[in-house]
Amino acid sequence: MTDRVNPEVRRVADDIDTMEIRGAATIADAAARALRVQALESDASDPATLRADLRAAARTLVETRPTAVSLPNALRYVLRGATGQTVEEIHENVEATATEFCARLDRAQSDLGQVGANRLRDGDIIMTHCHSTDALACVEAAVEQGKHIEAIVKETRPRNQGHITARELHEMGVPVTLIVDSAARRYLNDVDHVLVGADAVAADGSVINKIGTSGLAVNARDRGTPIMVAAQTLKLHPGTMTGHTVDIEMRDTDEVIDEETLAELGSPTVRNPAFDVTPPRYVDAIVTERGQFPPESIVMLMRELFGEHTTEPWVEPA
Ligand SMILES: O=C(COP(=O)(O)O)[C@H](O)[C@H](O)COP(=O)(O)O
Repeated sequence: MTDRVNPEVRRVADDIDTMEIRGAATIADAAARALRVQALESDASDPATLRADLRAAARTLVETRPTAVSLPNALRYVLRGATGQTVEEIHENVEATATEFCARLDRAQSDLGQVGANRLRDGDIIMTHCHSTDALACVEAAVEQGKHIEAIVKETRPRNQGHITARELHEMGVPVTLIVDSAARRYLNDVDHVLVGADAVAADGSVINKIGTSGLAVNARDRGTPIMVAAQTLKLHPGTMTGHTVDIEMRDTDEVIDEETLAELGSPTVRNPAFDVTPPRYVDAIVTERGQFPPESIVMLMRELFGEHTTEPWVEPA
């Protein structure tokens, strides 16, 4: 059987897998655009083949990284738009839906930024972990409101996404102090807010984000520092309403240590989980484009947005 998944879809899937494309919102945006390419460049001559091609493309994309729910949420949104009686109609509808999705994503992030900025006061110092475009949207909006914000940025081993955060904050004019992850507790006394993003938010208000977030949150609570999670509603995990748990991605050993050094150590087992789960009791507010919520009440918003059921349109109907 010939491979009907567009090479551009394979390239995007590969880039998500290797983290050339990373961060939950950016992954969602790239996946929606890739589905649009699959539809527009398809040579399918009938609607059934085109829909099967789109499902295959979506499956290729969804299998790359398991934790960021924005990825299946984006694919579901675009595939639901693949309506029409003819190939041409489906092309047009997928194109329009993917374009609408990307525009909504941008708008949600800037609306969320305004909500989050209201929690930040002039002169506040934030501590960040990893790199989150939703979290940085809050800082950017606060800076645009004329507030002076400073940041303590955790480097975020093993991939050092804190470097991206440091650069982007610097570009916004925010003074940055970069620290190693293990220095976080030492500096929490100087901090007014811990500000992080999310890859997924579960129905009970648990926040799934870059490994190290939960330890940071526990330490912050111990020090009385509020923890703010910036997560547009695309990060809400509908499956958790019916009891599904969120898969935590395990990544390769070579992100942590090279082979030679590992051998010198006697080849110990290396574990490299990419994310962890912060229980809702350590989170003060989840900031979304629909307002800010205590984590325990996020399920109300999820019911409103998703209803009780969600299906996976990339699975072929039985
Ligand atoms: O944990 C990460 C990224 O992990 P990775 O680098 O492994 O993808 C980010 O905090 C969230 O994805 C939110 O990002 P955004 O707010 O940009 O969606």
